[in-house]
Amino acid sequence: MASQVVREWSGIQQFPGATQAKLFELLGKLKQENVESLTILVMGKGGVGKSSTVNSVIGERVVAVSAFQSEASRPVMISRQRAGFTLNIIDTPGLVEGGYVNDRAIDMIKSFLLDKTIDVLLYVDRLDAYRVDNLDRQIIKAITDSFGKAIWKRAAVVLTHAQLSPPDGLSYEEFFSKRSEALLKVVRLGGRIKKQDSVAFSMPVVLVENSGRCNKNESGEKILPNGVSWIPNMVKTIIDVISNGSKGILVDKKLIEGPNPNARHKMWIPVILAFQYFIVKQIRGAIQKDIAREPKAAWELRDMNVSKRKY
Ligand SMILES: Nc1nc2c(ncn2[C@@H]2O[C@H](COP(=O)(O)OP(=O)(O)OP(=O)(O)O)[C@@H](O)[C@H]2O)c(=O)[nH]1
Repeated sequence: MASQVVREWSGIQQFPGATQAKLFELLGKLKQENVESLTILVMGKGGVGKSSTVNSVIGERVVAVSAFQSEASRPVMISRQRAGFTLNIIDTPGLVEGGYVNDRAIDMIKSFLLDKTIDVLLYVDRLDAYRVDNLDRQIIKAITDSFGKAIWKRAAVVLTHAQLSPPDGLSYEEFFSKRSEALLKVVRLGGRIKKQDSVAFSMPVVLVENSGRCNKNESGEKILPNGVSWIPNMVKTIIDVISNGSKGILVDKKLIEGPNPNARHKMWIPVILAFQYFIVKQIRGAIQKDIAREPKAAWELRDMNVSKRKY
């Protein structure tokens, strides 16, 4: 395959100086750890702000954003290079169609990812949604079935539309924490992650505001209602995820074609059969020995003699 020329990450220059400085510091940290590239997979339902988030982070309008769920969208990878570091972000089509998980979209994403390693999954949803339901769980399950449970160790939840006023009686932090808890619970259930396995609890949740009306601080940085400059904060979170000791997910043919849950324990079948055969043989032998050793009753000996005489 011809190697693709990766464009310079020039969008970084349109960020205010303070944001640029933080981003360069983070890129420097990656360089120190010998991380030369990162591949980030962005997934979620349609219209939640996946493409907008990709554009915000790259600092350019690299993917189309639509107020309506875009039907024709395909997975697309945007690659940018800066100071010897390559950032790959993969935007994907929405995972829901007609109220169900869109299996076609999942298959398309899986084939697109063949032979790539996912360093981080950003699971995107909106902060200003008020409930989670079974469909959310089904989406998480579909992602888990496709890429394995381990993907959640390499994941962060991204909540867009973060510039909101919470409903009466709730502070911003309370609202954020309720929404995050609800989503993390769904990830735990859909991802079949045990409660004692702290992965889902330690999975970071980051806030994003893609709107042009996002508030700014005195340095011109886009900030959240809690004053946090969200772009460097999100990049920092991504770096924390890759530094958590887990491995990136290599999407190879085996991962794409399986896993077949029915085949999961198939390798044990010959062992179990051999064990059963051995045990049955042992029991049968023991019974026969027992019968042979047992003293015969007088009538049995008489019958045996009778039958011997007959032949
Ligand atoms: N206010 C606000 N609007 C946003 C935010 N993120 C996205 N939007 C708007 O939400 C709509 C959908 O955004 P997209 O980025 O296209 O969403 P998507 O998840 O990529 O959608 P699909 O391509 O259909 O899967 C657009 O009108 C965006 O302008 C945000 O953080 N705040």
